[in-house]
Amino acid sequence: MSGIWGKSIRLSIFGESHGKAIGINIDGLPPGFEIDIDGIKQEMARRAPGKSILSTSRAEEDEFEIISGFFEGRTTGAPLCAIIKNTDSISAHYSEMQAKMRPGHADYTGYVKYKGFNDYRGGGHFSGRLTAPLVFAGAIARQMLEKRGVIIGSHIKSIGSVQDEAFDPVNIDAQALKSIRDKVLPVIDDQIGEKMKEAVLAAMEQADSLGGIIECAAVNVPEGLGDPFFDSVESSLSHLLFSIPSVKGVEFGAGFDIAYMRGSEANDELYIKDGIVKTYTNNNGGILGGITCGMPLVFRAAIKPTPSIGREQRTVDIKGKKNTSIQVSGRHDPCIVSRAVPVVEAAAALVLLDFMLFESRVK
Ligand SMILES: Cc1cc2nc3c(=O)[nH]c(=O)nc-3n(C[C@H](O)[C@H](O)[C@H](O)COP(=O)(O)O)c2cc1C
Ligand SMILES: C=C(O[C@@H]1CC(C(=O)O)=C[C@@H](OP(=O)(O)O)[C@H]1O)C(=O)O
Repeated sequence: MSGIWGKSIRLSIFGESHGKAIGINIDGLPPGFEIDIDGIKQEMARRAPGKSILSTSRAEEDEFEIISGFFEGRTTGAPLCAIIKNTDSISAHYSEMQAKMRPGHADYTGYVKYKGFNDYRGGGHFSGRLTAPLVFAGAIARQMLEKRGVIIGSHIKSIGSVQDEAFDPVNIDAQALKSIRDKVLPVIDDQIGEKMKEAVLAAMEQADSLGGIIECAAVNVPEGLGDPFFDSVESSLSHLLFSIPSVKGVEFGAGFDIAYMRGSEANDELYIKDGIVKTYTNNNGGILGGITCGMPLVFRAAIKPTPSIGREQRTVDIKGKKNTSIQVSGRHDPCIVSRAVPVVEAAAALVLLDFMLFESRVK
């Protein structure tokens, strides 16, 4: 399995959802950075399961233990490794899944790729639980970025057919981005948030699930990060975002809508104010030619509806080699979107930090 990512910082994720623990090794962090442990705990709590009606009822505190690379409150520069123990797994829920492949989950591909030796309990290494270590690493990256003035925040743009307002991609206020983080349901319009909750609960009653879209922005991003080919900011962000289980689409700026515009509408016209080059619009999401232009970075990630649902669906019995059906029981998120918000932000923080450290090392 290739749980390794990054060019300046190197992340290696390990563990399974029903194993002893999950964790992450982060190599390449600069030495001497004072880590705010409470800040990491706050980020972990935003993602942790079992805290709301819209979440799986699996109750994990997601307490982490840093076992290397951290001394007297600061990074040492050596690999920083943290583990998070699994404390509330119920593996009996998965005895049927040894043979019956859940539609929409990774049971079948996991079985094929790892020749049936994969730990299928709770989705094993494929589980959304493995995003807890990513949020841990992202929280450190976020703290390093905030010291340099870069602020990342996001909101739930939609759940099912219920739509929140969109960010104004030109004028995004750093303070507003920070304060939306403190909301239990991070939306711009709280009334819309209530409608989203109702939609999820209604789907739940029908033994079904909902997906949605997360809109994320980063402000005060330095211009000049990224490369035209292969290491463009879009491709690097997409790499990490598509590594998050359940992300099935990523778009930047106007995204797919840009295809319906004319050049005269799509082009972000330039101007200078107080010596700084800006654009009147931001259809390119703060990236041109793979390189940041100094405008807010704006992108969206599409999250699919939770695959494990109580509704009867057709599938196969891989051991008996026959067609069958499945009704998934156990504890599942009726909608993954709200818990994926801090994960998407973590991915953005890690990518931006990776680029910024790279640029400062090559200069
Ligand atoms: C935070 C988070 C929580 C998730 N919770 C569940 C869940 O409770 N039940 C489930 O079937 N899938 C859940 N998923 C999604 C599956 O892990 C994911 O769909 C599966 O690994 C297949 O990968 P793919 O959707 O990227 O193809 C969750 C994902 C994330 C990021
Ligand atoms: C435990 C977490 O989410 C889990 C993600 C998940 C999946 O299939 O992705 C399935 C469920 O696992 P279980 O059946 O063991 O409860 C979720 O609870 C977590 O995010 O920390």
